[in-house]
Amino acid sequence: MSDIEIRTLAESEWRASLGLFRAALHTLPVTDEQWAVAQRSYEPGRTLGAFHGGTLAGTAFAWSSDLLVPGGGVLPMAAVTRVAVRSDFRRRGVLRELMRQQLTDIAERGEPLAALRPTEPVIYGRFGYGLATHGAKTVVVPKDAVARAGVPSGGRVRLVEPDEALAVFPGIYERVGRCRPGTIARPPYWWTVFYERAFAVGEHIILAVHSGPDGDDGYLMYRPTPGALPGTNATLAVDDFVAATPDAVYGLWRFLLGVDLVDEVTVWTRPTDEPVSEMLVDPRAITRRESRSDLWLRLVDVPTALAGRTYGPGSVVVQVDDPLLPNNSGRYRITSDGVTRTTDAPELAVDVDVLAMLYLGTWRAVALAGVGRLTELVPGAAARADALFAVVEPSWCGTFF
Ligand SMILES: CC(=O)SCCNC(=O)CCNC(=O)[C@H](O)C(C)(C)COP(=O)(O)OP(=O)(O)OC[C@H]1O[C@@H](n2cnc3c(N)ncnc32)[C@H](O)[C@@H]1OP(=O)(O)O
Repeated sequence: MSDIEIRTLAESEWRASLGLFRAALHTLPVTDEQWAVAQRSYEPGRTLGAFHGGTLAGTAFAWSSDLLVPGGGVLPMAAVTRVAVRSDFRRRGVLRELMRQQLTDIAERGEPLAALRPTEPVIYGRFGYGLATHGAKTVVVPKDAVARAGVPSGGRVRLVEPDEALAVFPGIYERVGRCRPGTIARPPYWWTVFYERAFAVGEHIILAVHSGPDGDDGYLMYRPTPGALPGTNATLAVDDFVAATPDAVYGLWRFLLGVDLVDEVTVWTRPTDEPVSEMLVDPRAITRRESRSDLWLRLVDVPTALAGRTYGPGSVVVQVDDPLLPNNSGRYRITSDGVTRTTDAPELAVDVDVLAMLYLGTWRAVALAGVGRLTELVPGAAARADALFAVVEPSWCGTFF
């Protein structure tokens, strides 16, 4: 669509942008009372609007965040969200123009990475995003969940009120939440959306803090099914589960499974390698399902992103193709000592979205070659790439946005 103008929205236009996004999700506009809180969730200068003849046809937003990468480095990252196009302007290229402008803006800000969580995974690969972490949705039936001897009993768990949660949760997240590659910074705007907003509209939320020998070291935020009794799908839905040590993790699991009058505990995401079924005498009390909507990553500045993480042993020359940001296209020699651009013959050819899938060690190049997602130009090159990109613990994000 050539007659589309993309520009950064002024503060006075943010509410219209949120209205458009909410309408796209089949939700009513915010009330004045809701807007009083929601407007504090907007980082200035980061909301784009797409206009057609003066009408706001689409919008896209981002927060400034960062990503913990393998080796312990932290790289600036744009957390992209609130992307929507009005129903009467769809499939005319409005999203394409918004994505193009947003990626340009992110590159100009010097953020080497962007990430999002898609409503529909089919959309964002064409813009260079690839599924870079897995999370496991975990469902437990408490009445069948008897803990094995030897599982840590944890420290003390106390219920807290919203004010205390807002005071202590961000600090706990900073101390223990960045426990593995794939975890991201939660800017103050994030806390406004996911906590303050929910408190302001009176959502039924329970908040609990775990304390160990060194003080507060984990917390939960969950929603019980209002008024439900056992046998009527009484669920505790856990939206935020932050803890790192086995004592805190299993102390909080034990707490959740000990709440009375509950049929099911669902935790929307936990690391895929958490041996939670081994916590129980009967592992069938637990079901887990991997999500396709976990963190989708975009390497906006490929050389900086590749240089930002560490690598295992070996060497491989990778040809990267990035039609949207062509400066990224080219050959990179990746070794245990670092990454350099090269003119050497390529051994592996990948599109930039597939590079994002490899970046945090979540996918194996050998397996992706098997389904045609990348091309092995020299036999054995995919296995060498796997040795380089391998991580100790599976990467995991744990933050919804
Ligand atoms: C990060 C987040 O915020 S996730 C939230 C995303 N927002 C939503 O899901 C809200 C509801 N949906 C929408 O608002 C719109 O349909 C959007 C934003 C998903 C797409 O906007 P559009 O302007 O219609 O997309 P646009 O016309 O630019 O399409 C670009 C390409 O994506 C494809 N595409 C867009 N949406 C979809 C879809 N839902 N399913 C499959 N393909 C899609 C188009 O076919 C097109 O393909 P092409 O590259 O082959 O030409």
